[in-house]
Amino acid sequence: MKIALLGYGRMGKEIEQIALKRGHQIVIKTSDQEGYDISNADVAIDFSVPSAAVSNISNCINHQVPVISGTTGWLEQYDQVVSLCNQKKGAFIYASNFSLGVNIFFELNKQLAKMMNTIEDYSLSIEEIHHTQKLDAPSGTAISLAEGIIANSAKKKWELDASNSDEIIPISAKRIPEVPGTHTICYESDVDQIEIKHTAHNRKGFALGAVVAAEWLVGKTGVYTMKDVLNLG
Ligand SMILES: NC(=O)C1=CN([C@@H]2O[C@H](COP(=O)(O)OP(=O)(O)OC[C@H]3O[C@@H](n4cnc5c(N)ncnc54)[C@H](OP(=O)(O)O)[C@@H]3O)[C@@H](O)[C@H]2O)C=CC1
Ligand SMILES: O=C(O)C1=N[C@H](C(=O)O)C[C@H](O)C1
Repeated sequence: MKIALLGYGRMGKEIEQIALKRGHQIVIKTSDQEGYDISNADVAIDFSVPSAAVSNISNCINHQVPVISGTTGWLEQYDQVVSLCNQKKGAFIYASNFSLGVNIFFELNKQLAKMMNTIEDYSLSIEEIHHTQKLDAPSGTAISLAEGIIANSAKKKWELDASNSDEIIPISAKRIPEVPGTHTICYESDVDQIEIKHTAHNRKGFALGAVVAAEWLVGKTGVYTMKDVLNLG
């Protein structure tokens, strides 16, 4: 496949290595919106910055190029992108986290939320830790985890640095040099603690997931998620 990398930072470079190993060609690598013709690509992979994601994705959809986006921090415009994709009969996948491990963790989190829903003794919190260059907080993955709990419990919303309440899931975001991404869900009672945690050791899992998603999306139309790609039921 001829791949366009929209965003050639930490993730763009990691994706390039994996894509080349899997026999793909990188035809565009860009860190701005100027001077490239997206129609030269079979598929585009956007790992850029929150302020550029919507314009990068829309450009691909408008040129009938299937597009994968892993950029976080722009989701208030997700519905707008989905409408454009449906209107243009394009192909699009967004995932806050492309790694297989985190996508399994998402499902585990939903199951645990269902089990804990009727039990009143525990207070719930989410913690995410990332490197100090990260632009957005909380992480997209932490938001997906909170949404998974909201869909399966009486919780109504998440809030950064909130105190615990019946309706609110507090998320804390820590920034520590070099941490690729650690997410913890914690249910705490007076007598014990139940914790599930995913720790990324490096960025290879995110990058492999994005390339696998790109391979999967080519030839399809519609809006999909990693659950579709990984067939997680
Ligand atoms: N979904 C997932 O699995 C994962 C998602 N992410 C997310 O991916 C995004 C990128 O992460 P990361 O690679 O670490 O960040 P980096 O800052 O290393 O890379 C971002 C790149 O985007 C470039 N850029 C800026 N504006 C544009 C534009 N208009 N078009 C194309 N590229 C542009 C930047 O260029 P310059 O430096 O010149 O400004 C930079 O090279 C973040 O939102 C992060 O949260 C990260 C890991 C996994
Ligand atoms: O910025 C990062 O690095 C990461 N961002 C994603 C997020 O916001 O969840 C995924 C991963 O945790 C790394």
